Amino acid sequence: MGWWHLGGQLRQDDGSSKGKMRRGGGTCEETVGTDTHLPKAGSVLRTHVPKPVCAPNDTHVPFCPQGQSTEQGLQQVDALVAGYCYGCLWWGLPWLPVQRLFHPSTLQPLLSASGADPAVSSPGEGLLLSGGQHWARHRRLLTPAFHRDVLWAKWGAAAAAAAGGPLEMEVLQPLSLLTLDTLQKCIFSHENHCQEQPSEYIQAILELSSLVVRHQLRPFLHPWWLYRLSSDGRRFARACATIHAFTADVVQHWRRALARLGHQAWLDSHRGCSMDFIDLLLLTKDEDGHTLSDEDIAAEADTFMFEGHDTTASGLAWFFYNLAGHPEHQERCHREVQELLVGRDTADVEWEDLSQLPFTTMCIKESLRLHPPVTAVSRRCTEDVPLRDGHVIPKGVICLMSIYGTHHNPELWPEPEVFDPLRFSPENSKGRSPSSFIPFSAGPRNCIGQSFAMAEMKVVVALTLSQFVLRRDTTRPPPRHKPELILQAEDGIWLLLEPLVGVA
Ligand code: HEM
Repeated sequence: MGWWHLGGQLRQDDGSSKGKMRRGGGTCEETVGTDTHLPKAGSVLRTHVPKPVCAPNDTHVPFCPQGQSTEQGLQQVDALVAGYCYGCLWWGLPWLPVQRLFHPSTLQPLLSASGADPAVSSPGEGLLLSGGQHWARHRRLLTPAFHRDVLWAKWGAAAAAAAGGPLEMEVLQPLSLLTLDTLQKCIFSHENHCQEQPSEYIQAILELSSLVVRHQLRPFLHPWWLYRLSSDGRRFARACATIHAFTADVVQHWRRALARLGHQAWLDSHRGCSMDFIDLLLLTKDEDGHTLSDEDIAAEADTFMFEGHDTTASGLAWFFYNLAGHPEHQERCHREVQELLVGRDTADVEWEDLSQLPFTTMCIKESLRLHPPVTAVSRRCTEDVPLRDGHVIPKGVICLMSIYGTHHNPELWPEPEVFDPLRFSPENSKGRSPSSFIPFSAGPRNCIGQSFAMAEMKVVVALTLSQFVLRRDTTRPPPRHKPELILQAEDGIWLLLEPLVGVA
């Protein structure tokens, strides 16, 4: 049976079709799509004879409890990848085929599709949930807000707070507050100090994150009309109202300030210092001179708060866990950080310093490979998608682009379970397909906050390693993965933080 056989829909491409994809999820469908380049090259998929994993007489993986948000679920992905190195068809439900993809050659046509599907989406939706022209325009307008100059300036204090915890600590939760604090400062110019006392707004974001996960796990509550009636649904509505009220207030505050001062005086008042995200959104104009509405600005700001905190916190927490288990790599990172910070105040990390941490950056990348915060992203094909070997993913099929599976694919990463930062050395990276490493996804619909996230991680890591040695707590069992919306750990990630000798 063919690898791409899908309920009789396996098709050989005649080389003329174009691919468009639509992102599915919740009540909003996100669209991505444009031409995918046409596959002509040899038989990439056909050469692979998949071994059956769940079904002895079938190359398809039948309906089985894969996709569980548990450690076991991820182990099953490892087993699938070992058997089907390009991907496999998986039955999410007996009537719902899902194409799981694990390899650059199958991921590339989907990743490179653009997000400009002509389908409409409503104003007031953030980037993540929007599609069509709305998404394309906002993505264009927002990209400068993530320019590196905007990111810096405000993080030192927040990062230092992460290093001030007790010696034995669960790191996921404080890191989540740290990333929220950082985002709130960078997005809203808002000093909240939520690490000491979470505000109502921060509580609401945290509540929303856990409610979204719970909602995902309860299919019977998926219809929104039903969910709204449930107690979770009512809590969801209350949390949304709190968040929207806060954001609308901040946007209006700055809008009034801008109107009072005027554009030029506003720009002058920011000369010499970095602008906040919200400043940029207020000032930004497209080529026709149109600005973003308050509703749009609020939606984007909320999206960044929501998207940017748990992802970065997960990346950091697993990084610390990996480093704690590899003292030899940690030692090298310590040396790098100490050389960088020698003779200065530890809180004083400059933007230019971030490129002076090559080994630490390799360790961060290796940790994002081994423990990608977002384990998969999905796309629904709105047109047939031709693959390089001539096979076609038919229109309408949902594809699960498995970031975890790709990062654990032994065809791409020998001994994938081993933490080896040298995989990312310049010489070892030569010739590797960029789509083998996709923690931030890739293509036009990739993560807009990735340089923000990488820079934030480097700062937090540098400041933490300048003060502490990290050790695993051997009295505790290893953390069990909990791959919900974001890769978490069942009982958190516990580490010992030992102050470095000579550091006050
Ligand atoms: C380690 C940290 C992060 C990881 C691993 C990560 C990962 C991702 C991934 C995989 C996607 C693609 C989702 C999809 O295609 O369905 C994405 C999209 C996105 N991310 Fe991130 N992210 C991180 C941090 C951030 C931060 C800090 C922000 C904002 C401050 C952010 C904002 C966004 C937004 C707005 C999108 C949607 C982009 C679009 O659809 O055009 N992310 N992220």
